[in-house]
Amino acid sequence: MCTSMVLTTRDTYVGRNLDLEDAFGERVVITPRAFPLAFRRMPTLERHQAIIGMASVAGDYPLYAEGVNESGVYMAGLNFPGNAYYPPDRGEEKALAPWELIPFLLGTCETAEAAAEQMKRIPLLGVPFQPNLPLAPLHWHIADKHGAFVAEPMADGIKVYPDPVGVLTNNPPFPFHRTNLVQYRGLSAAQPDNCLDPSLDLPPFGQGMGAVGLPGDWSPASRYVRSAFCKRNSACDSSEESSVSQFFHLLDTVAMPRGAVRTPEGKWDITRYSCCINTDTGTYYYKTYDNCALTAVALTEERRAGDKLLEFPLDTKLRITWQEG
Ligand SMILES: C[C@H](CCC(=O)NCCS(=O)(=O)O)[C@H]1CC[C@H]2[C@@H]3[C@H](O)C[C@@H]4C[C@H](O)CC[C@]4(C)[C@H]3C[C@H](O)[C@]12C
Repeated sequence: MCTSMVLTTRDTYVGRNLDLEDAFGERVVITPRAFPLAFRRMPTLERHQAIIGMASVAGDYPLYAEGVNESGVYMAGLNFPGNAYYPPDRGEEKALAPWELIPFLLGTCETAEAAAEQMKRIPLLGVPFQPNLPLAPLHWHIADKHGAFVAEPMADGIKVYPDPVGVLTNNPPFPFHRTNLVQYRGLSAAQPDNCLDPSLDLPPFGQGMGAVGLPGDWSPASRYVRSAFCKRNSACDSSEESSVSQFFHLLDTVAMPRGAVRTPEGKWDITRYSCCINTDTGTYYYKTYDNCALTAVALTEERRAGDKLLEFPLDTKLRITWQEG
């Protein structure tokens, strides 16, 4: 399971938790402007916007889990098993395989709205990258500083929804999560009034009682509500440090510690990495399950301008700073 989020302070920050039982070869990958991006049914993009994100690289191709482009457009794939539907190859002239969406849309779109429009127009192509890399059942979070969208490839067509909450998790389809929020409309960061029986003396016995009933488990529906609540009530300074720190705190509220979520195969779902990307600068901050210190990769002009993929293996070693007196 995964959780994706958008937060605007002075700049706009986007990112996600990637929760999975096994690694998928993930590393930070920059696709520079002049790296030729080839597609099965679309012309090769010889030049395009540079992209930074987390990807595995197969056959010199960036298979992104999420990324941001130079215009500050973000796109993340999140698991959508049992609902994601990719039509078989019907010989369309123009189509995009699911693993081509992030490179193509981030390579070409200057706004999230434009990317969402393209999602509606370009048919999907249910063809795997390689026979040994089966198609991942996904839905997508698309965002920039102006707004967010959710795109869900369903059996009866691709659905694109505006996302005023700025949060996405996994199943069920997006309309469920919006309706489900209604059940939590009474929750508040402030202390609750005694609506039960004002004639009874029921003083709060601690802080945080306005959110009693906020679901604490790791199911997608509960993570959705919890991250929506924490994001809505988020308070931090507008500085880069305060915003980035706050973004990771928000992701931490829905992160999976090893042992809490066991898959049917008897493996542990854990938050392998959490990331936060400043859409204005393209700086990619991340932490991993074992290294909770932040590591950052800058999208410098020199890195944008190249023609070869740049790979940054994850720094997974925790270094503890020992204080001397
Ligand atoms: C597993 C990731 C989604 C996170 C998530 O929701 N996990 C839930 C796991 S579980 O249901 O709870 O078991 C997804 C997001 C993007 C996916 C990757 C991207 O789509 C890019 C390629 C696509 C290839 O078809 C498969 C490998 C892959 C590299 C994908 C591996 C994996 O499916 C990723 C990393």
